[in-house]
Amino acid sequence: MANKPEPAGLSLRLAAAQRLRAVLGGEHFAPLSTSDIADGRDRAMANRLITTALRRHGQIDVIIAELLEKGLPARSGTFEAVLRLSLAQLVFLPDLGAHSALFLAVEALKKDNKARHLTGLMNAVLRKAQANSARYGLMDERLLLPEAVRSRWTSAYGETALDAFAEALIEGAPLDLTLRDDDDELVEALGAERLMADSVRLASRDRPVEALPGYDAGRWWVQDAASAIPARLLRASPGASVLDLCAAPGGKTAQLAKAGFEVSALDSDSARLERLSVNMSRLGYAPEIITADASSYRAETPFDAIVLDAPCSATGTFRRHPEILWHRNAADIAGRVRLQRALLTNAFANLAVGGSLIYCVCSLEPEEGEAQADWALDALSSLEADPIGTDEMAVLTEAVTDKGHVRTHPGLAPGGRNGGMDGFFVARFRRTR
Ligand SMILES: C[S@@+](CC[C@H](N)C(=O)[O-])C[C@H]1O[C@@H](n2cnc3c(N)ncnc32)[C@H](O)[C@@H]1O
Repeated sequence: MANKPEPAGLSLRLAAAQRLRAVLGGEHFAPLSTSDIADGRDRAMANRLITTALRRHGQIDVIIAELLEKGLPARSGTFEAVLRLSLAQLVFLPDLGAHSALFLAVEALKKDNKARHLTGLMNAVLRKAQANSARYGLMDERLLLPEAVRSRWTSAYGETALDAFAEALIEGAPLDLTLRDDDDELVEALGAERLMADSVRLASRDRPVEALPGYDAGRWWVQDAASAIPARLLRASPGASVLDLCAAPGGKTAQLAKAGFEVSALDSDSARLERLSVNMSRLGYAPEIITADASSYRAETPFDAIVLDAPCSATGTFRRHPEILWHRNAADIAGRVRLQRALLTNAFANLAVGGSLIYCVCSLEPEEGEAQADWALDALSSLEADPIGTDEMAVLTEAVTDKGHVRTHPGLAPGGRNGGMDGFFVARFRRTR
């Protein structure tokens, strides 16, 4: 007997459920790629379902608690992931229609030995959700951020900024590029708008990054507008030796090479350095590449300047990685703070007297940013602050703090453009002796 054909849309839903399940289990979210789902429309649909489920995670938690009084069934395979995707569709993506959410959820469970016995429960729960979807759709946006994050960030940024953060979470991040070639024709061909310096923004795109004009010729690289700020603030003259610490995959390395410095890019992760190397070849830059631990590495000759883009909680990237909001806890942040201090201390040992050092993190946690800059000035006697002036941040003067640091967050509009930017902290120091 011939096999029954698979229902349309099932395979993309299964792929989405597997990816969401991995993220719920603690993995970092990466969108499904062409190797996961070849068809562009299917892939876009699957990624839309996953990102909506992740962005609306806090609201979906509340819906699940209401629908499943006894909680989620234990050891139930893909049940939770399929349920979250279906709720994301029913409540938050009404344009996709309700029928496929219910039908494909049940079909997806039938494919899973561990969840097959739960098709009746899934059907009943989703029918109840459908009946209440209008009410669920109006759910309080404050639920979008976990309570612990909300209280940490309210004291740091205030209620109004937090409303903008919630909006940014729902909107997601536009694609920002840094231009190798500053060329109006290229900007037009990309359908981009200029943000600040050599950063441009694509509000939308209809193809993968690799298929955009100028990719193969290495005329630009992907880099959030906030992430492009720190390297520009380094004080060094063309030809200076610059050590890029924690460099992979190389966004800042490329900027430093473009600025005409003699760049050494150091990272402890050889697989990530491999990516850096591929990226640099595409762009036509040839930095020295060093595989080493930045907390103990000692150069033979000190560098004229250093950029330290320290590993951090990465909470500033929540528009692209909403799961970070739910994964990071106070212990993770404390661990990062200790590592950042070790990296900062060792960075100064590799810096020439009079040299400039940029410390930056893609974190919204003051402990990893503002407090680390204060700590460095207290603990490291050979350095002094080198405050960043508002004149150096032409179209984003509001990001310069009273102490002369730069603090960006998703509520800021670079160059007056919509779409926000990553949360970044930048401090500049000088070695005095
Ligand atoms: C925020 S990412 C760097 C992004 C990069 N600077 C860019 O602009 O593309 C942090 C990097 O720190 C590296 N890292 C973490 N711990 C390290 C250590 N002890 N020594 C050197 N690199 C480290 C990670 O491998 C990761 O590539």
